[in-house]
Amino acid sequence: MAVPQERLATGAVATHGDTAPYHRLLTPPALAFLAGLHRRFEPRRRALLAARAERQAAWDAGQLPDFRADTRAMREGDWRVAPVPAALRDRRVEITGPVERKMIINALNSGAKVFMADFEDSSAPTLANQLDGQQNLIDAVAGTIAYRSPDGRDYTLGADPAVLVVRPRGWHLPERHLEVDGEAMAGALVDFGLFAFHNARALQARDRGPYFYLPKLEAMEEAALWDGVMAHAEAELGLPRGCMKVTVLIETLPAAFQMHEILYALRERAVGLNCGRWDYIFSYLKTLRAHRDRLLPERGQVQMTVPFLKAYSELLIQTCHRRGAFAMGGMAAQIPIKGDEAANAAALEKVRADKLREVKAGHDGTWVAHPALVPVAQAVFDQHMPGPNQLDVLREDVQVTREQLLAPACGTITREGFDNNVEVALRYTAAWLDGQGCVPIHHLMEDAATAEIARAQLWQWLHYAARPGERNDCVPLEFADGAPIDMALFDQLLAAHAHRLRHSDLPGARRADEAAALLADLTHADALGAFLTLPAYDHLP
Ligand SMILES: CC(=O)SCCNC(=O)CCNC(=O)[C@H](O)C(C)(C)COP(=O)(O)OP(=O)(O)OC[C@H]1O[C@@H](n2cnc3c(N)ncnc32)[C@H](O)[C@@H]1OP(=O)(O)O
Ligand SMILES: O=CC(=O)O
Ligand SMILES: [Mg+2]
Repeated sequence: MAVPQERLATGAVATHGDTAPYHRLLTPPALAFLAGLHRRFEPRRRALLAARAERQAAWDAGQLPDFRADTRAMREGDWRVAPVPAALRDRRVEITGPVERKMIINALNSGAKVFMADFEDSSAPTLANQLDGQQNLIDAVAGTIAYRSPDGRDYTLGADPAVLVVRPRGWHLPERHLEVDGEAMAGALVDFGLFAFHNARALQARDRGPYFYLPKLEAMEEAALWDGVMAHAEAELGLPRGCMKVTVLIETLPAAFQMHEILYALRERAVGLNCGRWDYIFSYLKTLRAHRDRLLPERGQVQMTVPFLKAYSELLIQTCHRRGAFAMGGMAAQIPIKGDEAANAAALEKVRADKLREVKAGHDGTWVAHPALVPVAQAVFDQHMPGPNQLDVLREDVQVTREQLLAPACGTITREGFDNNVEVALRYTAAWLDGQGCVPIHHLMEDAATAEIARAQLWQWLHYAARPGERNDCVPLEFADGAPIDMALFDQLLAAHAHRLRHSDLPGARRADEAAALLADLTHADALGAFLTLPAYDHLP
């Protein structure tokens, strides 16, 4: 029986939208738990978001990120994170994916060591997606999850499922369907809170966590906030302190300057850091948006081998291994290509090369986006990492400087690269508005992070190209044939792609015009918006 709205409102949390199907999830005790998280931690979350804006204002005024003077002792001191639990000591291949029922089962059965269930980059946070996802995970933790596809195929869990790790939303996103004292809750606290409330005890009893991936952190204080949230949750749920373990994505440029500090803030529960390369590229663009000498060339030219990305990944490995934490690699965007053997072999080869670079650099494991890529990544790690991890590879040879982390990557902008950014930004946004947080476009996985790169680059190229008299020889702001990069071209391509999408059967076709209007606003705006998903969230059901 559905819990009536009024009861929820007078109990702990007021709900909006059709929450009736979720009465087993949004029970009064679960809502009271969420309300406790909100009341205790929301003021700090807001203060930390305001601190982000202050730092960005300084960078916009000409300063550049740097290592912190006030935390030198943490960087130089001799300390290690708490021991890594047995279930996470071999993480050579981790599959990621949205919290959709069939995909959860496929991911858990994929042969990967870990499945990262994603409420974040690959999820469009509609009420239904987030709450169905929670219900699916309850069933997965119970081992009872099952699914029958429309064509009659049955899915159940196999004998040796992957270890579950859950990624809640980042600190910036609200969840307007759940309100405490008239304030929207943080998406992060809703995702974390519901999962922990319903599953933490069962997972802890099996020595399986609960385990989390933490996205988009920008400072050690944000890591400390997560530590406080988890310590509080452990106490409330009667769990041993420190049983909730976390792997932090280093996927913002500011966080790359605070890797030791972030591990230190979470040292009772941190088991590793991960190179979230796509958001990291986006964050490089956003953080340095006022610095004309640090534009980036088109997306295809910003590979992990360019100096600023190589420096960041090596610093991550060195930092982690000095502290006894895992240094996880990231996501290659290629996915299998059906019906074209040669193209498929070429895509798989790119994934293989990426994983080979990672394992040789000292990473302890990596991410794949699709079950067919598990054996590809596993073969590379099995061959080059005979033990369960390579924590003993200390990379003391690595000397990464501030300049290396900030070094611009030179290259070009081609018409194809510009057009691809317009197409990807539009098609992804439209799919997201239609409830799909991850889609294949031209045989690449596109999610919130990759789409952010596309739309941030468009803004940067167009706004800088419009300023006459300023040059950037590292990334020339014109096409190779000398044709201009300008808003007229952007508007024309956006209209053409919206027209094509509207008349297709591709994901998001029916939201093409809304997505185009949103992108036009973001791209014409005087300032580069912090997140595409913030204005887009107002359009979600
Ligand atoms: C930047 C970052 O944050 S990266 C992390 C976030 N991104 C992700 O996690 C990407 C996850 N990947 C995906 O969502 C999908 O692979 C896509 C959208 C890229 C492609 O999906 P599709 O076009 O459906 O792939 P495809 O048709 O080849 O799928 C074949 C089968 O594999 C399954 N599958 C594909 N990807 C996954 C996955 N990541 N996890 C579990 N199952 C998967 C499909 O459900 C399908 O199952 P079925 O045969 O039982 O019907
Ligand atoms: O979350 C991962 C990323 O690359 O972004
Ligand atoms: Mg990311």
